[in-house]
Order: sequence, then C-alpha cells, then structure tokens
Amino acid sequence: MNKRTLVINPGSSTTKFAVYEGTKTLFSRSMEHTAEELAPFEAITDQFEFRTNLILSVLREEGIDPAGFDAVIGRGGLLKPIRGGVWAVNELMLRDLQIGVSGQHACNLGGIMAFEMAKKSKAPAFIADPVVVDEMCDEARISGHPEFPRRSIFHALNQKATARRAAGEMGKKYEECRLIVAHIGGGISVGSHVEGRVIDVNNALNGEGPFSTERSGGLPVGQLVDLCFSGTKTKQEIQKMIKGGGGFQAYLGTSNGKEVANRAAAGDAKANLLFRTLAYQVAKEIGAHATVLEGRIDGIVLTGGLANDKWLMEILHKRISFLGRIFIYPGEDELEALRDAGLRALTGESEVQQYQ
Ligand SMILES: Nc1ncnc2c1ncn2[C@@H]1O[C@H](COP(=O)(O)OP(=O)(O)O)[C@@H](O)[C@H]1O
Ligand SMILES: CCCC(=O)OP(=O)(O)O
Repeated sequence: MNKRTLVINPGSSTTKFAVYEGTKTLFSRSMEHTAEELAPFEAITDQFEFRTNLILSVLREEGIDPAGFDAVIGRGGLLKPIRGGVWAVNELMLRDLQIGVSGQHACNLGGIMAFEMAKKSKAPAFIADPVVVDEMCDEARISGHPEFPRRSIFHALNQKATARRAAGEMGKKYEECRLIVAHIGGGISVGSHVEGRVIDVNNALNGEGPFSTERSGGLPVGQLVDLCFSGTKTKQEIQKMIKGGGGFQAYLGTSNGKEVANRAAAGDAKANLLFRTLAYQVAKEIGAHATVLEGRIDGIVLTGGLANDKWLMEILHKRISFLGRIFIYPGEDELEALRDAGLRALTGESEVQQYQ
C-alpha cells in the first residue's frame, strides 16, 4: 500500500506543507505570514504552536486524520554541520533546533514540527538535506584568517533536488555531473556540485555571496568593522543590516523581488539599477564557481523565486551562457524533494542517519 506522508517546510514568511499518498499529492498548501502576524513571537521557536495549529486546522478541513501518517518529513534547520541525505529527528537534534545551535532561521521549526506531528501517528520523523549540509572541499573552508572558517549554510535541499533534475534531463546521474546551482530567492546561494557533493558554496545567511532581496551578501569588511565600533549601532541592528534589512530591503524599502521588477519596468531608475546589480553579482558568483569546476561544467541551474523573473533570466543568460548549458527551474521543489526523501527512507532505499 502507498505510504501516507506529511511534509512540512516552514520558511521566513510562509508555511508550506503537503500530504502525499506515495508520490500522489492529496493536497498542498502555502500559507503566507505577514510581518505583523509574526511580530509578537520573540524567538522563531515561539512560532511552533501558531504554525502547527494552522496545519492541524487545514488537515481537519481536508478531512485528513492527523494520526494517520506513515512518516512526517520536515525541512531541516541550523544544526551542526552534517552530511546530505535523510536524518531521523531524535532528541538531540530536537534540542539543537530548539536552542538554534548554529543560528536562528524558520527552517529550524521543520524538524520540531515534524517530530510533534509524527508523535500523533507513532510514526518516524525525518529531515533531509538540511541547510547545514557540509560537503565542502578543504580549500573552500579556509577564509583569509584562521579565526573565520567558512561555513556551508545554503539551500541544500532545493540545490540538490534541482541539480538531480538537470542531471536527469541530460540523461545522467547527479553523481556523475559537474554543475553550478544558483538559488535566487529571499536568500541567495551559489554552489559547485561535483559528482554529488557541494564542494563550495556561499553562506546564504551571513554576509557572503551576492546580495539578495533582504540580505547584504558580502560587504567591505573594513567599513563594517568601523561601523561596529562607531557606537552608533547595536549588535542586533548590525545583524539586521546583514540579514533581513540588507539588499533590496535596505536600498528600496521592500524585499519583494516582484515589486522591484515592476518598479523598474515602470521607470524607477534606482529599482532598475539595483535589479541589474543583483543580476550582476549572481553572474559574478557563478563565474567564480566556473573556476572551482576548472571550466568543466555540465550545466548551470537557476532556481528560487526570482528565477520566475524573465528579465533577470535574460540578464543572467547574456552574462553566463558562454559557460555552458543553462537550466531554469523557477521556485523550489522542496516539498517534493522532502516527500521523495521520506519515501526512500521508508522503503530502505536511503539509510536513515542518526544525529549525534
Ligand atoms: N515572477 C516573479 N518575478 C520576480 N520576483 C519573483 C517572482 N516570483 C517570486 N519572486 C520573488 O522571489 C522571492 C522569494 O523567493 P523564494 O525562493 O520563494 O524565497 P525564499 O528563499 O525565502 O524561500 C520574493 O522576493 C518574490 O517576490
Ligand atoms: C538558511 C539558508 C537557507 C536560506 O537562506 O533560506 P531562505 O532563502 O528560505 O531564507
């Protein structure tokens, strides 16, 4: 009989979830949360009840038994660095997600919510390819000072899912390919995938890579130090300039990529420049990854919410098409990727790893 799974993907401004029977979608929802709605919650983990109750009420509406799942799979959060693949949510993982052992992001709720929901069905809870997947090569770990090792924090789930899809389109296995994947959304990560491993990638959360709709990406570090010691800003205020209040949000007062594109199209010169600059920075990062792959590139994957934008895709095409074949997969395949990971775990096709 087909396994019934619940998949949960909490994002900064959405809770996406779906129920599947085997690979068939029984229903799928993306519930948007406004900043005002989330404002009363001091810590991200405080949103647990609010988001879980939303899921429970939709399950009720859909007539689905919340205690009838064979597994619940959540998007994995900021744990300690771990390998890709499927992981059981155990007590230790739960604790690390709750304290935010490697930082705070809405995806920390993925494992926590999966664990609670799975309890009702006495079923296993899993996460797969969490944002802390770390497969970096030795050179990529080293920054310009030993006190600042580079960290692999990125859209591992969607990068790997879309990389697999591109490999499939070329009639190859992911494990045989050399790909560059750029996830272009609220956060931006660009990674080099070599034979199934992401050997280098920018930290999408914390001041590396291109700026995004709401993040600063890499900044001139000397100026940042000066600001930190100027006495004009608190630590939290500076952190907010890097994540949440950087990028489009800082320059244009909005983190909505669609709105920036519309404003640019309507003749707003500043929005136009900023939009083209985001494209420029993504192209430049992809160019850097072409050197990581030593120019032997099977394909370049462009994905994430902003890959929906035709203008952005045109600018990128113009700048990077000389590097190789381009695959455009707008949005993200995260729910399906989590479903497939859960099914592989249930059938024994994938080893279920234990977080320690
Ligand atoms: N058609 C579009 N044109 C331009 N931007 C878009 C389009 N569709 C979505 N976006 C933008 O993509 C961003 C969200 O990307 P997404 O990958 O879903 O985010 P996250 O990384 O937070 O999961 C938003 O800024 C949204 O406005
Ligand atoms: C935590 C790294 C992944 C990330 O940045 O996700 P969002 O773009 O969804 O915020």
